[in-house]
Parts: sequence; C-alpha cells; structure tokens
Amino acid sequence: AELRAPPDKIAIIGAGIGGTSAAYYLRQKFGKDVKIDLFEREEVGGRLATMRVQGQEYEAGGSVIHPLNLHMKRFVKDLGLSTVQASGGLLGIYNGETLVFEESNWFIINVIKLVWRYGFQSLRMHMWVEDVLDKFMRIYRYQSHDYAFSSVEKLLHALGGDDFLGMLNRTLLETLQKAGFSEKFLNEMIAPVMRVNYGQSTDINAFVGAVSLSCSDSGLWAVEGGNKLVCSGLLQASKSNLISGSVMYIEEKTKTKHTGNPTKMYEVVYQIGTETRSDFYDIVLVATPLNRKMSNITFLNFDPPIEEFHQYYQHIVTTLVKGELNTSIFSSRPIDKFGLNTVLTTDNSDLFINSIGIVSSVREKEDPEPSTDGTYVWKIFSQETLTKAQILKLFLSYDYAVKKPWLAYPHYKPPEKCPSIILHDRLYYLNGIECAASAMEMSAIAAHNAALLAYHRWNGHTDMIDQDGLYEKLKTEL
Ligand SMILES: Cc1cc2nc3c(=O)[nH]c(=O)nc-3n(C[C@H](O)[C@H](O)[C@H](O)COP(=O)(O)OP(=O)(O)OC[C@H]3O[C@@H](n4cnc5c(N)ncnc54)[C@H](O)[C@@H]3O)c2cc1C
Ligand SMILES: CC(C)=CCC/C(C)=C/CC/C(C)=C/CSC[C@H](N)C(=O)O
Repeated sequence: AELRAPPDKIAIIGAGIGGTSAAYYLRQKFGKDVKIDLFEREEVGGRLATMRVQGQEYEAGGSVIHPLNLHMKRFVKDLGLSTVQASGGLLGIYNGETLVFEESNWFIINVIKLVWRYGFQSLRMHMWVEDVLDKFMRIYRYQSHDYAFSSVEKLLHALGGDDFLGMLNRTLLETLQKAGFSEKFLNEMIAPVMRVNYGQSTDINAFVGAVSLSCSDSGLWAVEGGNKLVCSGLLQASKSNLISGSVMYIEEKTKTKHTGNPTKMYEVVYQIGTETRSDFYDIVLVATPLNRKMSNITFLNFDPPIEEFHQYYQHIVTTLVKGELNTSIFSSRPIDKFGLNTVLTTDNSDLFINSIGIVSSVREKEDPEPSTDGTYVWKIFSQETLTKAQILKLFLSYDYAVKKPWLAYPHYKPPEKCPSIILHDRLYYLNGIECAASAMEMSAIAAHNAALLAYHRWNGHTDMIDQDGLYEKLKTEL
C-alpha cells in the first residue's frame, strides 16, 4: 500500500510502561525521522516503581509478570535485561479467625488438601483460566500481522467473540457461580486472590478476574534490577525525547507548516516548574488514566467536545516492613514452625490488611534470604495507610517501615463501558484498556495497538483496522 510522508512530531503523555512501549512501537512503524516527545511529570516507570529498605530496592507497584506475557518478555530480551523468578514460598489463607488453608512443601499433600476441602474445583478453575488465556494469546498473532482495533470492545471481540466481551458485563462471582463453583471455594480461594491482586472482591468483571487468577500459575517473573528498567530501556531504544513536565491542556489548532500548507495540529500546553510552554504535534497519544486525580488534562475547544473521564481508581497502600512477624495472629503454632511466606485474606471487614508476604529485593535471583538478625522484608497491601498500632500488632518487632499509596487500578464494577481509544482524529487514548484489566502487559498491548492504529489511520489503511474473522483468516496464513 502507498505511504504518506511520515508525521513530523508525535507527543506521548506518560512514561509508564504504556507510554514508553508506545514510543518503541511508534518508532518501529513511522521510522527514524519522526520526532517523538514523551512527557512525564513524575518518574519514568509510573506505576512500576521501587522502594528502598536498608539499601535494597523492592518492587512497590507492578511486580510480577506472567510467563505468557509475550510483549514484556520481548522487551526484556531486546533491551538485554535479565529476569528473576517472582518470590514463591508457602501460602496460607486467613479468614480473620483461622488459617482456612495452608500450603505444604509436598505437592501431593497440597493436591490431597485441595481435593479434600473443595473437590476438583481448583482444577476446574485452572482449566477455565487456561481457556481464557488461550484466546487472549491470539492478540500476539494479530499484532504481529499489524492488525489494529479502534475500540477495546472490538479488540476483545476479535479474541474470543461475544463470550469474551460478555465477561466485561458480568461479575466474576456470577460467572463462577453459574459454572457451579461453591460459595466456600469462592470465599476461601477466589476472593483472597482478587484482594491481593486488585484490592477488590469477586464483584469485579470476569475478564479481570481471569487475569488475576492467572497469577496463580507457576513461572511468574520480574526484571532484575526492577521492572521500571523496561521503561527507561524502551525510552532510550525508541530515541524519544523525555520532557519532564506536566501536560495541562491539549487543543486542536491550524498551523502553517514549513511546506506552507495550513495543517490541523494539536497544541500541547505543559508546565515545567512554574514555566508554561507549548508545542505542536501531528499525533498525540495519552498514556495515563484520564481523570482529575491522576492526570488532570483538559481538552480545549474540541468539536464535538471530549467528555471528562470519571473512572474511579482503587486506593491501595503498599507497606514494606523489615521485622519479625507476629505469627500468633494467624496460627497457634510456635513461631519457628509457622513456615508460611505469604498470607492472603478472605473478605472480612474486621481485617485491616489484604495480604502480607515476604519479598525479595529486585537484585535477588533466588528465594528471599533473611538478614543477619533473621528477619525478612514483608510487603503488605491494605486499603488504608497502616497505623503504627496496626504495624505493632502484625510484628513482634520491626526496625524499618516504608509506605507508598497508589491509585492503583480501576475500581471494577461491571457492566464496564470502556473509554474510546480514538478521542479525536489523531488523538489516541491507551488506558481505556484498564477497564478490561490492568496489568503491565495490558498497557503494552494497548500501546502496540495504538501505534498500529495511528500508523494505519495516518496512511489511510482502513483494511488493517477492525477486520472481521481475523482468527480464521490468520489460522490458514502461516
Ligand atoms: C500496587 C500495584 C501492584 C501492581 N501489580 C502488578 C503486577 O504484579 N503485575 C502487573 O502486570 N501489573 C501490576 N500492576 C498494574 C500495573 O502496574 C499497571 O497496569 C501499569 O504499570 C500501568 O502502566 P501505564 O503506563 O499504563 O500507566 P502509569 O504507569 O500510571 O503511567 C502513566 C504516567 O503518566 C504520568 N502522567 C500522568 N499525568 C500526566 C501529565 N498530565 N503530564 C505528564 N505526565 C503525566 C504519570 O506520572 C505516570 O508516570 C500493579 C499496580 C499497582 C499500583
Ligand atoms: C494480561 C495477562 C494475561 C496476565 C497478567 C497477569 C498478571 C501478572 C496480573 C497482575 C495482576 C496484579 C495487578 C497484581 C498485583 S499484586 C502482585 C503481587 N501479588 C505482589 O505481591 O506484588
């Protein structure tokens, strides 16, 4: 197909994994001559960040990556980074009174315990998740053939048809109840996984529920040195220009280019310190959640107007504590016989934590090692900031505690209506995909899709957008 001259300038707002991977894919598609400006008002990495405890860094935000997250895998390979396995160890589930489930070191004992308490529901749950994941993997084939989608709904429909799309409109609870899973299994096994991963319960949509349950698969990994290294690596590899400023407004204006032609462009107005500056762009990608609390970007004078986004993001606090756990809260066993590395919790309003677990530093290749005084670093997820009294309840003694509050991921409330990807002619929004599920790989998929979409729309390749029957078409095209 014929190609138009590439755009002169592209702006990306947000240097998290979404924005930096968009820069990488845009460079691949549009070539070396386009100038790419990447705006970031805080740190490169966004929700991929580390916290320091006694000289070591620990993941504070996005921490684990699924073995089938192929974009993340590819980035790590292309950037020459190394991986570490995600911390493992034995897991227990606490309901506020007792540990309702405790893993053993022996695989066969775990199988017997699970079958004894829940029948074959654990196996059926894994099969359900695998089926969703199988369909989800189709995205990689579509994207490697350069196909793009103009909405999150169309993308999901191309992966798994009406069934997949329907998952956005139903709660995980409804879906699994319909499939015959018991209340006991849902409360004791499924709800704790939703609490640790999304700080919510089984009333989240079934798609994000399946993504969350896929974290129970083996082989989860992370980037040695910190997942945020992927973002700085992509920024460098894409030869983009980082502007450390906060974008305030975007407005469409007619500008006379060097060719002498009046052209419609986007003016991006941003602030660096107290100074306000602006620049003009042919294409703009917004790679941050659009709401007042998280990005506060105003779209000026668009016709039709770009509505304000109100998606509510879940408040979660990550706390890292180096100390000696008060195991008596969870179990009557002596401290040296406790043996659990992670405790998840069921939905119980009396509990002030969602989960607690031992973590490795971003440099540790193996399972976490205790420090010389025998203590570990524990990561706690809670809805609210922990008080000193609460930390003292959890730990017999501690010598360090750091916390980071997040507006972490959307508050899921099906039926979900995903925001548009195309906000205006050449203005794209990536983070609408989080309404289906928020994860590093989801942002990378949205970034690849937006780069392809921007490229095809720039060149008028409408046949590469929203193609029907892609799965069948590409099955025979090897
Ligand atoms: C506690 C926690 C745990 C998580 N665990 C996992 C996990 O284990 N695995 C996983 O896959 N995912 C996990 N996630 C989700 C994952 O981190 C996110 O889905 C992903 O990082 C989102 O990336 P993003 O680039 O789309 O957005 P962000 O990382 O939020 O990036 C947006 C960037 O835009 C910047 N920005 C905002 N407004 C402006 C403006 N006006 N001007 C300039 N810059 C602006 C922000 O500062 C930010 O850096 C977790 C998230 C949290 C919070
Ligand atoms: C997109 C697909 C198919 C899979 C991604 C699975 C995945 C890694 C989801 C992440 C879910 C999430 C937001 C986890 C947060 S907590 C993670 C961890 N338990 C921790 O302790 O930090």
